[in-house]
Amino acid sequence: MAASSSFFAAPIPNAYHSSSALQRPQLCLFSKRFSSVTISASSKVGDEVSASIGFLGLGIMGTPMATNLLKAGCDVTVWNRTKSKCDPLISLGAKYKSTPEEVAASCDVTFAMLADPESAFEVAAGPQGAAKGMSAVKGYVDVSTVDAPTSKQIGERIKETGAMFLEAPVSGSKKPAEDGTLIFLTAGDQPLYEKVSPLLDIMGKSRFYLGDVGNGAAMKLVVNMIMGSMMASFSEGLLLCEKAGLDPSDLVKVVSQGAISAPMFSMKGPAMIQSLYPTAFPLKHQQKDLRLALELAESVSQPTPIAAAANELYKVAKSNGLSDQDFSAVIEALRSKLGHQTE
Ligand SMILES: NC(=O)C1=CN([C@@H]2O[C@H](COP(=O)(O)OP(=O)(O)OC[C@H]3O[C@@H](n4cnc5c(N)ncnc54)[C@H](OP(=O)(O)O)[C@@H]3O)[C@@H](O)[C@H]2O)C=CC1
Ligand SMILES: O=CC(=O)O
Repeated sequence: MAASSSFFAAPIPNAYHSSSALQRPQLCLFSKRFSSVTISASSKVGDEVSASIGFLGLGIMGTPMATNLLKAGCDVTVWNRTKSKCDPLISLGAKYKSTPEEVAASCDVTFAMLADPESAFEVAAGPQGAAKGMSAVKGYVDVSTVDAPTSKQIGERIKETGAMFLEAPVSGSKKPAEDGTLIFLTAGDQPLYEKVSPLLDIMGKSRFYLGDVGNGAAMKLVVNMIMGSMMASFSEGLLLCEKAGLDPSDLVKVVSQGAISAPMFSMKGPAMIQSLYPTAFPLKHQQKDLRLALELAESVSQPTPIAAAANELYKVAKSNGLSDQDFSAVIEALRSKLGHQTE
């Protein structure tokens, strides 16, 4: 890899890094001639990185993340199972390869943003998976939301090739992905974390380094377990308002003023009242995250009755055809008779 050795050697000063507006990473130079980018990041001002970047998985999240890398001038090669989703990126200057293996073989660092543990493993370690194209001095960064055991398996397959591995699931939805304000929850090879930090800073506003592989995955599941329960509780509140003769719009305003305010309630509440669920975070993924969080809780004997109840609601919503709607559509599981059904 054409990265300077100092890029791998620097210690991590803090587990948490936040990019303020003044500190946002800036692309200083893009040289097509040398097929490289020079990136100056907040934490490593002046460092130069030359890297070709692979991006596997161009769904709701992968597309804007890869787009931001391209717009910052990075040399990006893309792959997606459904090839047509690569076209907008190709029109912005991305290269295309027809398998994850070929992407990994042609890039220094490859990011993957896949739907679930099964697809993340398949793309990383399947017959034409990225591991087949990896070798020493390359890196693989899995930003999908998966469980810790799957992440460890992916990490093992990648590291068998001599390459480095970082798990880096993100908190933040479609809009933060578009705005480059995601929160990265990383764990794994520290030198790779250092290497890709300027790239994470293009796609996100903050990053945490949490140690061994599995810790980032677990932290992401805890966060999304809380989020799923919050949305289910908020849904109950909106419907209780309606039944009690109160205006649910007033609830959204009241909640926004106090200690339980959350951007999610203000952003999604008005649409939920109109039964509109434009998809930012698909409901099927929220249910997947609750299921995986419950497995995590089980593995450490931690009771999570609120999350277990919320999970049942998301399952009802899924079985009623709402998988691809936004996760706020879970409110539909509480309307009328739906709440009494199970999968
Ligand atoms: N949306 C959100 O707000 C957030 C999502 N996440 C997490 O990020 C990940 C991606 O989410 P998102 O972009 O919303 O999901 P999407 O459903 O929009 O995209 C999923 C991606 O995975 C690919 N994929 C699915 N199954 C397979 C398979 N068997 N083999 C190869 N590729 C496959 C899809 O390819 P194809 O196009 O061919 O279907 C697509 O590229 C998930 O783990 C999710 O939990 C994390 C934070 C926020
Ligand atoms: O995983 C979803 C998110 O909004 O974060």
